Formats: sequence, C-alpha cells, structure tokens
Amino acid sequence: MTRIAVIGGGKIGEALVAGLLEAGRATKDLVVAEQFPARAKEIAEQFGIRVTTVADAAEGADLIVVAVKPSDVDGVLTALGEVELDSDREQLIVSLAAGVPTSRFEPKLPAGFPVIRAMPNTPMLVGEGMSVIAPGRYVKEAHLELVRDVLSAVGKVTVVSENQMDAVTAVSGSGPAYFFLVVEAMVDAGVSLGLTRRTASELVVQTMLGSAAMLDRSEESATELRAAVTSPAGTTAAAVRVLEQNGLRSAFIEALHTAKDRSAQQGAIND
Ligand SMILES: NC(=O)C1=CN([C@@H]2O[C@H](COP(=O)(O)OP(=O)(O)OC[C@H]3O[C@@H](n4cnc5c(N)ncnc54)[C@H](OP(=O)(O)O)[C@@H]3O)[C@@H](O)[C@H]2O)C=CC1
Ligand SMILES: O=C(O)[C@@H]1CCC=N1
Repeated sequence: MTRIAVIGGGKIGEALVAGLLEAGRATKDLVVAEQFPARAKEIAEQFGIRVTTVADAAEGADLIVVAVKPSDVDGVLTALGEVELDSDREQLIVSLAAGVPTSRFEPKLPAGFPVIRAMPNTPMLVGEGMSVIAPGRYVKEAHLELVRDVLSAVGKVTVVSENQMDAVTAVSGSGPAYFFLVVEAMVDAGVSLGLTRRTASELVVQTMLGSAAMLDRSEESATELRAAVTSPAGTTAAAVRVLEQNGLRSAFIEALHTAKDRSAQQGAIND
C-alpha cells in the first residue's frame, strides 16, 4: 500500500487524513508532520496516527504531501534536505500550497525528482472533494495515476496544466467558503423574515443539498434549472432581480479574479 506523509496538520491536512481514513486507508500507511505541538497532539489522538518531524515523516514515504502555508514551503524544503529522497523509488511530492509553482520545488530536490501541484478542497473530509492536479516537469504518467488513485478516494479528480492552477484555486479551492457564505446570508435572511435560526438553517441546507444533487444528476445547466424555478412574475424573478441589481454576478467575477491574483502573489518568492 502507498505510504503517505502529510506535512502540515492544519485544516486541509486534517481533511485529507480524515477523508483517506474514512475511505478505508490504514492508519499505519499515514503519517503527519506538524510543528505546532498542541495541534500535533490533537491529530495523533483524533486519528490514532503517528505525528512526527518532517524528515522522519518523509523518510520511507511514497507520497509526500506538502500541506503548509505557501510562506512555510521553503522551511519544509530545507527540512526535506535532511532526507535521502529517491525518485527511482517512485517517491514523489504533491504540493497543496496555493500559488507555489512546481519550479520552486524542483531546484531544491534531487535532480529529476517529480513534483505535482494539487488543489483539493475541504469537502474531501466527507468524500466529496474536488481535487485538481497539475504535473511538474519530471512527472510521469505513473505518478499522475498514483495521485489520482489516492485523491479519488476522497472525491473527484481532474488534471489541468499548471498555468491554470491559480484560477482553479480561486474556483474550487476557495469555493466551499463562498458556498458557506451564501448559506450564512440566506439563513440570516430567513431569520429576518421571522423564521427561527434552526428552521432557516434546515431549509437552506436541504435546499442546497437538493439543488446540488439536481445539478449533478441532471443534463440541464444551472441556467436552465434556475429558469425552471422562476415562475412568470413570481417570487423568484423578484428576488433574482434584486440580487442582480446588487451586483451578485459581478461581485463573484471580481472576487474570483482577486483570489486568482492572490494565489499567484502567494507563490511569488516574497509573498
Ligand atoms: N484550507 C483549505 O481549504 C485549503 C488549503 N490549501 C493549501 O494548503 C496549505 C495549508 O492550508 P491550511 O491547512 O488552511 O493551513 P493551516 O495553517 O491550517 O495548516 C498548516 C499547518 O502546517 C503547520 N506547519 C507549518 N510549517 C510546518 C513545518 N515545517 N513542519 C510541520 N508543520 C508545519 C502549521 O503550523 P503553525 O500553525 O505552527 O504554522 C499548521 O498547523 C496552504 O498552502 C493552502 O494554500 C489548499 C486547498 C484548500
Ligand atoms: O484560502 C486559501 O488561501 C486556501 C487556498 C484555497 C483554499 N484555502
């Protein structure tokens, strides 16, 4: 079985570990490196897996997943310098760090060592993640297949070229946060209309679940499905008009452009 070292036991590291364990991966095949002692203890206790240093975790791992903040990537690369990495053993690095290009890793690793840039999202915690992967210059098809195989246990996986990864980060990496924000706003609106928060939450969550399931299963686009809800001169048309008047669509477009720029900026050497 593939041995996986997750460097960084923060939010996304935890989502990956939890999703992989839930999907049936054995605790003995997972190890986490986490520098913050309280967090390291929490992860070890919660998941019953080994939590150790970067060098110890990477030693003997087939897949080294870098799940630290972009500004901490160089520190991880320095720590990996203590490890005898071996590309002949099909060992490889998968970086989840937003914005950081594979070309930032490659010169600091043994010649030809493969690096894949990946952008997952937190719904992998419940097996419904969207992971996008992009190969660095030394990546072979077998490496991509291995990473696809691991990540497909926690959701969907697609491959793009690396120059699209900042856009991907803005859309699906950060995407769950936009969704939760819309949920918060709709629940607040329900409360302001006189519903209890509990009732408003139940209504909104099930409406989101049902609508997502329709999008997933139906041949129709979001535009067509929305049209089907919008009765002539009815409530939906009235509400959508107000949302458009208030710039919902252009707010999303501008927000995602800003997220893409921020991704690229975080990947620059001095972010
Ligand atoms: N959160 C998300 O939804 C997603 C995040 N990402 C990417 O994943 C990365 C991590 O994000 P996130 O999980 O939110 O961040 P967090 O800050 O929650 O987690 C990062 C963890 O890594 C630890 N860490 C930092 N350096 C080291 C080191 N050298 N050795 C061991 N542990 C270390 C940090 O410790 P300390 O607190 O002490 O710094 C922290 O606990 C980022 O690059 C982000 O762009 C990608 C997709 C989605
Ligand atoms: O907010 C961030 O920078 C990270 C990357 C995508 C989701 N979270």
